[in-house]
Amino acid sequence: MKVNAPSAWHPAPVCAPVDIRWWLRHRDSLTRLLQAHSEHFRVEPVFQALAAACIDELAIMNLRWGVRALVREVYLRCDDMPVVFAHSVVKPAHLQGAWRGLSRLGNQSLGTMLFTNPLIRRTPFEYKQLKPHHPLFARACEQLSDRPMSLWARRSLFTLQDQPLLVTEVFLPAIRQLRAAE
Ligand SMILES: C=C(O[C@@H]1C=C(C(=O)O)C=C[C@H]1O)C(=O)O
Repeated sequence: MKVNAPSAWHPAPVCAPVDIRWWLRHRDSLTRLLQAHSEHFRVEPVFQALAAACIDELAIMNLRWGVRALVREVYLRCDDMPVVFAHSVVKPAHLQGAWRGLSRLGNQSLGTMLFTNPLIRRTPFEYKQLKPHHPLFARACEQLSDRPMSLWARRSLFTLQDQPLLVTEVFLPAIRQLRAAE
């Protein structure tokens, strides 16, 4: 019997609450979906620099331990509530290649790059319920007044000219308020 390693990501958001699962499984642009469920949407960049990727990102990105990558982290805010913490990883060399537009993004959504280029391919989502020991948990909670017990996250690999960009989206508790009235 195959036993998943504790750091495994899973092909389905098993056990995710139904209202969070609705967001986790949406394959089109998350930016567009959030814009459709709020009056005011904005991207708040909080980090963009060379940094170590998370240990559970090394294999999927074919990175060696200790080799730094370009990490971009943003909060997606709807009506000023932080609803998603997004963490993207790309190899520095690819910033001069397929992902050269990433350096100039600023507070534009990465989604505007990813969903307007038909040459970009996306792998199926992987899902994980992040617990406090996961490095992205603390970073995602930095702007939360109340720290939850866990957070649901998904990730997928975008590829352009065979150059990968790993995008992880951590869904924050306030996202539940966006569809509460539906
Ligand atoms: C991939 C998308 O872009 C969103 C915006 C991001 C950013 O600006 O860094 C990162 C991930 C996404 O939450 C999307 O809109 O679906």
